[in-house]
Amino acid sequence: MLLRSLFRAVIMGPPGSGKGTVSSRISESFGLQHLSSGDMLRANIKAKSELGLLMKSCIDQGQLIPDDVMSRLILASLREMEQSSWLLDGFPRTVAQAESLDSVFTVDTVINLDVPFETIKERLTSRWVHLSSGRVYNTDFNPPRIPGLDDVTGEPLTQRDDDTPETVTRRLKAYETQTQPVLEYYRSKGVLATFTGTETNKIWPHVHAFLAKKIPQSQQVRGGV
Ligand SMILES: Nc1nc2c(ncn2[C@@H]2O[C@H](COP(=O)(O)OP(=O)(O)O)[C@@H](O)[C@H]2O)c(=O)[nH]1
Ligand SMILES: Nc1ncnc2c1ncn2[C@@H]1O[C@H](COP(=O)(O)OP(=O)(O)O)[C@@H](O)[C@H]1O
Repeated sequence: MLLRSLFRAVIMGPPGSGKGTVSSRISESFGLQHLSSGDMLRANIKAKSELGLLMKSCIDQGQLIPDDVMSRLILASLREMEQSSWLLDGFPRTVAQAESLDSVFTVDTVINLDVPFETIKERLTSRWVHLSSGRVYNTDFNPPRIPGLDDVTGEPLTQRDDDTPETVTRRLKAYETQTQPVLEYYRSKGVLATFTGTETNKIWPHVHAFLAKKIPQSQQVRGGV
C-alpha cells in the first residue's frame, strides 16, 4: 500500500462568508474530502429523525446545536475517514467543539474567511441550494444555468429556512459570541491563516497559493486556480 501523509484542515468564517464555495474549490484542487456540518444536519432533518426535529428547531431560530450532539455527529464521521485528508466546514463553532476535535485529531491548518457582516447579509437572502448535494448558488454571483434548477441533476433548488434577514442577524450574533473565540484558540496554537476580503474570487487565489505550499504535491489534483 502507498503510504502518504494526511492533511487535516478546518475552514471558518461567519455565515455566508463563502466557506461552502471555497471548500468546493479546495476539494477540487487539492483532493481533500469536504465535510460540511450544515449539510450533515440538513440530511438528518430530511430523514425526519427525532434528533433531526431538535436540530431543525435550533437552526430555524439561528441558534447552535448543543455541543455534545454536534461533536458526536462529526467525530463519528471523521472516524470513518481515518485514511483520508479532509476539510471540515462549519465545525468547530465553539471552543468546546474545538477541544473535542483536538482530543482525537491534529488540525494542520485553519483557514479563516474574514468577510464583513454587511457583505454577507445581502448574499444570504439570494442563496439557493441543492439540498441533497450541498451545491450552492446565488442569483447574483453564481446563478444556475437554468433559473431555479440544479446544474448537475436538473432538480429544483430551494432557499434555506434560516436565510431570512431576522435569522441571519441571530446567526451573526451567535458567530460573534460563540465562534469568534475559536479563532483565538487556533491562533494561540499557531495554525490560523486569515484571508480578508469582500469577494470570493479575489480571496481564492490567496487561499490556493497558501495551500499549494502546505499540501504535498502528490496530493494536489490540479495545479491552477
Ligand atoms: N455576491 C457574491 N456572492 C458570493 C460570493 N462568494 C459566495 N457567494 C454566495 O454567497 C452565498 C454564501 O456562500 P456560501 O459558500 O454558501 O457561504 P457559507 O455560508 O460560509 O458556507 C452563496 O449564495 C454563494 O453563492 C461573492 O464573492 N460575491
Ligand atoms: N458546529 C456546529 N455547532 C452547532 N450548530 C451548528 C454547527 N454547524 C452547523 N450548525 C447549525 O446549522 C446552521 C447552518 O449551518 P451552516 O450550513 O454551516 O451555515 P452557514 O455556513 O451559512 O453558517 C447553523 O446556523 C447552526 O444552527
